[in-house]
Order: sequence, then C-alpha cells, then structure tokens
Amino acid sequence: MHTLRIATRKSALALWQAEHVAALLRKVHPRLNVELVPMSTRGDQVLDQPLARIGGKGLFLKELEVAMLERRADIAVHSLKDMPATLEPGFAIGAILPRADAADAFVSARFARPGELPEGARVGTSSLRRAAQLRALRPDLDIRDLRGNVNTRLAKLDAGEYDAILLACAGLDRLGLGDRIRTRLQAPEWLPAPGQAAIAVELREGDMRIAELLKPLDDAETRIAVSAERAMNAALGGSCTVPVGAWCVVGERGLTLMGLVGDVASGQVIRARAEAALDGAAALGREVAQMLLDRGAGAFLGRD
Ligand SMILES: NCc1[nH]cc(CCC(=O)O)c1CC(=O)O
Repeated sequence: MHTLRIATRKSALALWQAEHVAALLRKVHPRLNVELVPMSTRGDQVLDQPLARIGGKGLFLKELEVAMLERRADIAVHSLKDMPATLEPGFAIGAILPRADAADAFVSARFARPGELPEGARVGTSSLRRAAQLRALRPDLDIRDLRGNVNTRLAKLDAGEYDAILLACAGLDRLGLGDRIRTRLQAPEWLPAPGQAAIAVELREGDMRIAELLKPLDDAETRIAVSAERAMNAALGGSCTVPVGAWCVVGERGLTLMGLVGDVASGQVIRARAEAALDGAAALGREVAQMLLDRGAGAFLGRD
C-alpha cells in the first residue's frame, strides 16, 4: 500500500487543515495510507517581531519544502494567504480546496462591532491590511501588534490586553470557535487578504503521481477567484509588508474583483473594482492593480 506523507506546521489551525486534507484524500483514495508529518517553521518560532519585519510569507513554507525535497514528505498543506505570490522553483500548487468564509472577524467581550468601541480603545491585529482598514473607519483607535496562533491571540484578548481583536473567520470556524465572532467584516466594505480562507496543497513540481491523487480535491471556482486576487497582489509587488485586500466574486456570467491598498499611518484606503469573463482572472488581477496604481497606490507601496 502506498503511503502519502503530509508536511504541516504544528499550530492547531495548521493541524486541522492538514487533517482535513488527509480525510479528503482517504475518502477519494480508500487504499491510500495518509500520514501527517508535523514540524515547526521560522515563522512559528519568531513571535516577538512583526511578521512584516522578519521576512514575510516564505518563512512558513521553507521547512515544509525542505521536507518535500528530502522525501520526508510528499505534499504540504498551507493557508493560501500565507503563501508568497511566486513559489520557490521546483514547487507547485496541486489543489485548492473550496473556500470557507473569507471575512475577517471582530472579536470582543464587550463590543459587538468596531463602531461600538469607545474612543481610543485598544485593538489587536498583526495584519497591516486589517490595521489600515480599521484606521480608515476609526482613526481614533489604538491599534496594537498581536502575534501568535489563534488560541494565543484569543488568550491575550481574554487577559484584558485588548478591547477587541481582528482575526480570520475561517480560522475560528475551523477550530470550533465561531461563537467568539461578534461581527463578520465583509466585502465590499471590508476586504480580506488575497486567498484568505482557501487551503492549498503544495507538491514537488513534475511529481505526476501525486498531482493525479490531488486533482479530485481541487475546486475550480475557488481556484479562479484566488488566481485573480493573487495576480492583483503580484502586480502590486506581492509582499506582505503592504496592506493589500482583494476579493473576487465568481458569478454565472463572469468575475468581479475588488481590490484595495491602504496606509496604516494615514488611514487612507484606495479602492478599485473591475469585471471580466470567467477565463480572464489573471488579466483582471493585473487590471485592478493598475487601477489602484493610477489612483495613487504607488505611494503606499514604497514606489511610484
Ligand atoms: N496569518 C495566519 C493565518 N493564516 C490563515 C489564517 C486563517 C485561515 C485562512 O485564511 O485560510 C490565519 C489566522 C488569521 O489570520 O486570523
């Protein structure tokens, strides 16, 4: 019997996502033996500095990719939003699972929505995108960095360090913590990160046997939506050190992509939106990126 090994980070959310992929693979390939290979990454170890400063998204992938190259694992499971715009050479995405709720969550014991927060209230988030959008809504708030996995962040809220925190709904829902969500912050007013709430399965490029095993897990609609969002992000420079939000709706007739670039310091947010046919995701992403640049987003991206 063949064994397929899944490299995963050790956080509760990462393990849930890897187990989810394992369960789906066992279901579509009943004779396949699927095992998890949990490991910790640089991104999990360095918790005392803002993510944007310590080198970005590749941090969460490196150890998992080394495991695949050394054949200690065959695939790796990631949150797509944590993956860089371009993968390391030799790796590819073999499947993108159907998307969960891509909204961000407003979590607080005392307040039901951002508008209810008293002046100067402390809000925790490690995401520049969330901080910029919140500042645009409420310039008076005291927005503070908040790192750590989902349970650590909730514990810091419960300990009274913050009046509210912002997280991804998908992560809370997956961990059975959806009842902590007071408001789901949704498009078009509030945009998620490109690829948020989608789970991606990475494999060694050219590994056709594994690619075939992964194919039944792929969701065409999610793949189209996130490719528009990621193309937009890539055209803007694709780094996680700038606040970029993107949300693509796949309708019967075509795609609608909304994008924004924000500035945490000034609380300014630049928005753009365009439509395209179902087969035009990548070009649509580049078009919305260009619209954002034409409206002055370059100044926020550190180039013009
Ligand atoms: N950056 C960590 C991370 N990566 C993916 C998710 C949520 C799950 C998802 O978007 O698929 C989270 C937690 C969060 O942002 O609150």
